[in-house]
Amino acid sequence: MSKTKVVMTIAGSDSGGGAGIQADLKTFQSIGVFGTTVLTGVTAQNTAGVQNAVHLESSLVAEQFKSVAEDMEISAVKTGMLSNAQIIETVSDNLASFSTKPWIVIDPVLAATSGDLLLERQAVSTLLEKLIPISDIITPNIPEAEILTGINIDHSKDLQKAAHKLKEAGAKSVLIKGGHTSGNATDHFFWEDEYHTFSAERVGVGSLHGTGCTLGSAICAYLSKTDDLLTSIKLAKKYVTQAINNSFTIGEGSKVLLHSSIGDEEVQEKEELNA
Ligand SMILES: Nc1ncnc2c1ncn2[C@@H]1O[C@H](COP(=O)(O)OP(=O)(O)OP(=O)(O)O)[C@@H](O)[C@H]1O
Ligand SMILES: Cc1ncc(CO)c(N)n1
Repeated sequence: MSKTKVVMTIAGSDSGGGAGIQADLKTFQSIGVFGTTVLTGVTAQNTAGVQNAVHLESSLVAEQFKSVAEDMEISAVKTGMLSNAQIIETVSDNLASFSTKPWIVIDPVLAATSGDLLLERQAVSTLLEKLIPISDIITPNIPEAEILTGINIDHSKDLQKAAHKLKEAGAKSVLIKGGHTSGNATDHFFWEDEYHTFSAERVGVGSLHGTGCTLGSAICAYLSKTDDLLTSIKLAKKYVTQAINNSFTIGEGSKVLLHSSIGDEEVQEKEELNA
C-alpha cells in the first residue's frame, strides 16, 4: 500500500463550516490525504456573512508550522485567508525553510463571498512580493486577479494580460477562476507558454460559499498524489463541480457544498492519461 500523503492548509476558521480551514479539511478527507492545519485567524461567520474576524499572532502561526513540519513530511501546502502582511511574511519565511520543497498552492483570498475583507488591503503588495514568487500555482477569482494586477478583466485578452503580470511577479502558473462570470464556469490556466481551459456547465443554484477554498485544497490534495499540475487541476475541477452539483441550503445565506468521498480510482486517470 502506498504511504498516506500529508498536506497542510494555512488558513482561517469559518465557524459556519462552509469555507476556510473547514472546507479544506473536508476536501482533504474526501480525496484521501491527511490534512494538517496552520490557523491564521478565526472568523465568526455563517452562510450570510462574516460577523467578526480576529487574526492570530504571527509567532503562533510560526509555532504551529514548526510543530507540524518538524514532525511530518509535507508534500503539498495550500494557503487561504492570511489576514495581514506580518502573517504573510511569516508564512513565506517558513515555506522557504523546507529542505524538500512541497507543492505550493496560493489561493489569494481577499474577501468572503459576502464581500467582507479577509486580507488587509495594504497587505496585497506583500502577497505579491513574498508569496507569489514561491508559488507553483496561484488561483485568483476574477475580482482578485483584477486587484492583484490592476487590470480590468472584460475580455479574454485581459485574462492573458493579468496572468502574464502574475507570472512576471514570480508565479509558476496561474489559474484564473471563472465563478464570477456568466455562461459556463470556465477556469483559465496559464503555465509556461501553455494555455488550457477547464470548463463545467454553470450550476444555477444561486450564491455559493466555499467554492474557491474547495478547488484550491483539491488541487493541493491531488498534487500530493499525482505530482502533476494539469492532472491535479482536471481532477480538482471535477471534484468541485460534483460538490457544487450536490450543494444544499443549510442557513439563510449562500448554499454550501457537499463533500463526498472520491477514492483512488480518480487518480488512476493520471496513468490512463499518460498511457
Ligand atoms: N455556479 C457554478 N457552477 C459551476 N461551477 C462553478 C460555479 N461557481 C463557481 N464555480 C467553479 O468553482 C470554482 C471556484 O471558483 P470561484 O470563482 O467561485 O472561486 P472563489 O470566488 O474564490 O470562491 P469563494 O466564493 O468561495 O471565495 C471554479 O472552478 C469555478 O469555475
Ligand atoms: C475563513 C475563510 N477563508 C476563506 C474564505 C473565502 O471563501 C472565507 N469566506 N472564510
